[in-house]
Amino acid sequence: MSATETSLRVVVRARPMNSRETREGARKCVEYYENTGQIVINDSATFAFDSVFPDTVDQETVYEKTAFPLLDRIFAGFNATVLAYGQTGSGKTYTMGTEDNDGTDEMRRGIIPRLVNALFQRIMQTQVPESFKVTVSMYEVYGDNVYDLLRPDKVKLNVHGDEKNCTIVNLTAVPVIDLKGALKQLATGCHYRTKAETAMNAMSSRSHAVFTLFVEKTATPDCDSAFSAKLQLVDLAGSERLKKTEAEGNRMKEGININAGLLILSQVIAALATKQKHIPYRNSVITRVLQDSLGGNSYTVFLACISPADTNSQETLNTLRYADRAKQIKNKPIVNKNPKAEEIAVLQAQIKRLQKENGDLRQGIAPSDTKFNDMANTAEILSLKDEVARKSEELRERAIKQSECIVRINALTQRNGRLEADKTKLSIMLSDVRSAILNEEMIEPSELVRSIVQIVGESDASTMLAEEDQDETAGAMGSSDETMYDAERLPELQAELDELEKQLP
Ligand SMILES: Nc1ncnc2c1ncn2[C@@H]1O[C@H](COP(=O)(O)OP(=O)(O)OP(=O)(O)O)[C@@H](O)[C@H]1O
Repeated sequence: MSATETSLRVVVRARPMNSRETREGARKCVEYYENTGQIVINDSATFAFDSVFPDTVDQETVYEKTAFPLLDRIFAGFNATVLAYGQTGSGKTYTMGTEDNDGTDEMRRGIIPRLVNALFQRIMQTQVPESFKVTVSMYEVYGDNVYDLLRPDKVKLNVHGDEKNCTIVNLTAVPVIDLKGALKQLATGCHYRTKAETAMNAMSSRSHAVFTLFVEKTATPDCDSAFSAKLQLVDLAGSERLKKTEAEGNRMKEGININAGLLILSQVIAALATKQKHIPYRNSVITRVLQDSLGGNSYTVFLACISPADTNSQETLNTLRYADRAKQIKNKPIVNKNPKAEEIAVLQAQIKRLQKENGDLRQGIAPSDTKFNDMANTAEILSLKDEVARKSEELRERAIKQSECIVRINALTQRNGRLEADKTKLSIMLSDVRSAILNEEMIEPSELVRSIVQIVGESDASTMLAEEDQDETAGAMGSSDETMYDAERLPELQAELDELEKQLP
């Protein structure tokens, strides 16, 4: 299935000044222009984002303008991610809702509980809520390791994968049926997440935490097709200046590790933004697990959290630069479903069920399915069989057309190669003739014309052969730009030949 490129949505949220900043006599150094999404720092640097949220904006507004629109994507079968980035103490955990709370404090409620609530409400509004299955998982990346946060022993997990895919092996996935169940798992994960007090934040997250909801929808005969979608909610550890956090010992080691992971993340963002061939995802675990969300198959919102205080202006400027680069990243989300296979599976299931009912009827057994009375068994089975056969035939024909196209593309590629070789030969000959004329050397015209005619003759022959190939597959492809290109080459070669003849003495 082809995918359309889409840019990351980038939003910036400022938290209010905290008591430390007020105590230090800090002043606000950021101005916001909500209508245009612009933000000015230190009266000098201006940035523009999809949205900016000044320190007065509440949790609900931030949720509605950032995460809520992703729900439609999820229900259309796409993957989605919200990724919170920012300096330590800038409000990532608060905004994401990756906190140890039961979600009852309405004002403080962050993105995760609000989004999970809306997800289950939406499921309940569908025709067949039972056709949805939701599972959650939560892990942290601490140092360069991944730990399962839904297990009390916080087991260390292996990450497998290549350039394209990344899987966390044996990650706990808990089925949940409502908001309460999901929040219970979130609370467990938050409880086991590594946190510690630093001079910058009394409850600083020392790891990157990823809360994931897997939504699976199975097809039912009476409603639309199946899909699966993954919703990743990422609360990164904060970048920090070790001097400011006054970190020592373990805290200092953690800080160094956090900064190292975030540095590689910035390199990945820079490489994606400048469309480099090699993206250094594999250089750290956090970039490996986020591969899908950055430059991959996901609708992603990059949420940059900042402090408004001038005492943190350098960190804020860095965050805004980071976010500005993230705007250049393009993802290619694709729907995680195969509608044709899905339809065939549904029809086959119906045939099986109807065949069984038919067999039961012949033996005088009443069918247990209450839908029985609505169905004209035999006729329906036959029409369903026809439908399956028709769809299989359609798929087979498409496969044949595809292979015909491949054959023709190969033929055209070969032919273009031959024409290029002819062109090179004629150019060499032309330059030989030019230098002969310049050097006033004798040229045997008949010899020269013979060589040229030979080249053009070979070209004609190979063109005819290639055209025979083309005729065989023309029905499958119709005309194409390559065909036009090839057809125009012969007159061009003829013109080169005429030109050569004119230059002869
Ligand atoms: N928008 C806000 N309104 C009110 N309080 C906020 C806001 N944002 C953050 N806070 C408060 O600021 C403090 C630091 O926030 P938080 O823990 O979310 O920062 P963080 O970026 O996750 O930090 P770290 O990277 O160190 O984990 C918390 O006490 C939090 O309640």
